[in-house]
Amino acid sequence: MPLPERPSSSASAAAPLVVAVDGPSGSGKSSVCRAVARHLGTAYLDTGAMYRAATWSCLRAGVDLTDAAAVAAHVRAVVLAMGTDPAGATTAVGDVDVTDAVRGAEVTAAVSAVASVPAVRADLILRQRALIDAACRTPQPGRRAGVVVEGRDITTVVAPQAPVRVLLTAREEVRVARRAQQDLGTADAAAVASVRDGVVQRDLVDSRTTDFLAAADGVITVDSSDLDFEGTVEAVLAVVGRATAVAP
Ligand SMILES: Nc1ncnc2c1ncn2[C@@H]1O[C@H](COP(=O)(O)OP(=O)(O)O)[C@@H](O)[C@H]1O
Ligand SMILES: Nc1ccn([C@H]2C[C@H](O)[C@@H](COP(=O)(O)OP(=O)(O)O)O2)c(=O)n1
Repeated sequence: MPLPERPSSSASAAAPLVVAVDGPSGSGKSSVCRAVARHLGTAYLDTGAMYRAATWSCLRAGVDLTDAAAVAAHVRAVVLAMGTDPAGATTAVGDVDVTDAVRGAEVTAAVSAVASVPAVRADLILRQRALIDAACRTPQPGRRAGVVVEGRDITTVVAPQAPVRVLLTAREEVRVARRAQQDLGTADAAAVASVRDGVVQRDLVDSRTTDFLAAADGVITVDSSDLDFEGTVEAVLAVVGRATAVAP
């Protein structure tokens, strides 16, 4: 069933809405959160793209990724611009559009090292909070105040006070098959084998930095393993609806 866009005429009247979503690789965070934001009429923020952009910049500058101080100093000076329109979210480093480049294999292989540097996290978390604040205070024309923001530590660290907090998850074999289909256009055995490490190993490494495998207190788990894409969007919207329902 196609999900309607939220009418923009009532957009400005609504209170700011922050929907925080965490989850492992391939659980559907980016695609589902984009659709949820479109439906709600809010902005959309992909915090993983921020870590990826920081990594892209380190790689381009030849920064030694094993030198945490050098990585943190480089990232501190990176000018990041996040476009938060869910219909076409963009990422720029300075005046270079890196929206597509940050999805490449080189960045994917290196991003966990950059994201594990505490000073990098402190820096990007401040920027993420500022972007969330801006989406709540000064929404784009026709948009509802608020944001659907996704990553690994949004429900626990970046926006633990968000009125809606979701852990989006799915069984490992389902997530690996989705990534194979997305990256290689097929989820046959060879494709699944070739992407498995990129999903499972990265989650293992990332889970030493952030806790996105279990729902923190008050965080609602949505397991998308046996749901199709639209069913998952509806399940997240149902959580939003319950969390924001006005008591009679
Ligand atoms: N519930 C679902 N059912 C089927 N495919 C899905 C579902 N959720 C997401 N996908 C697809 O799986 C792939 C990975 O989703 P993505 O949003 O990139 O995940 P994440 O951001 O968590 O890594 C995408 O191609 C997406 O369209
Ligand atoms: N809030 C966040 C978001 C992402 N990260 C890290 C962990 C991930 O390996 C990278 C890239 O995140 P991204 O959400 O783009 O990863 P996917 O490939 O979509 O699973 O950034 C993080 O440490 N904290």
